[in-house]
Amino acid sequence: MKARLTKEFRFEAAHTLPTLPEDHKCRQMHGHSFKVEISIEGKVDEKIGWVYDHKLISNAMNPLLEQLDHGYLNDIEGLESPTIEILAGWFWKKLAPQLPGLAEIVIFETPTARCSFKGEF
Ligand SMILES: Nc1nc2c(c(=O)[nH]1)N=C([C@H](O)[C@H](O)COP(=O)(O)OP(=O)(O)OP(=O)(O)O)CN2
Ligand SMILES: [Zn+2]
Repeated sequence: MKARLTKEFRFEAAHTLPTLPEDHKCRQMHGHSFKVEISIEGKVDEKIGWVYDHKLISNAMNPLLEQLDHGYLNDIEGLESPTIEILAGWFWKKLAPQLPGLAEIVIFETPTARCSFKGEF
C-alpha cells in the first residue's frame, strides 16, 4: 500500500517584492500569515502502519520556521525576492535531503492565494 502524508505549518513574516514596479503595492513592506503544507509519499510499513513518523517532517521544518517566523524574508539568503514560488523552491532545497519521498510543497500567502511545487526546477 502506498500513501501520501501531509503536515501543515504556519509562520508570520514580513516582505517586500523589490523587483516589482515602484507603484505596485507589494513594493511596500507588509506581512502575511503564511501556511505551508508538506507532503511525502511512500510505501506504508506493514508492521507499523505508517509511511514514516510525521514527527520527522516537524523535525526538519522547525529550524526553518524558527528562521522565518517574525522575520523579514528579504534578509534571508535565497529569499531576496520572496514570492511564494521562490519560497516553495527554498523549502524544497532545504527539505528534500532530509525527507525521503518529498512529493509536494504548498505555500499559502493569503487564504485565497497559494503556490504548489513538486520539485521541478
Ligand atoms: N505569483 C505571485 N503573485 C503575487 C505574489 C506571489 O508571491 N506570487 N505575492 C504578492 C504579494 O505578496 C501580495 O502581498 C499578496 O497579497 P494580497 O495583495 O492581499 O493578494 P491579492 O492582491 O491577490 O489580494 P486580492 O484578494 O486579489 O485583493 C502579490 N502577487
Ligand atoms: Zn506579500
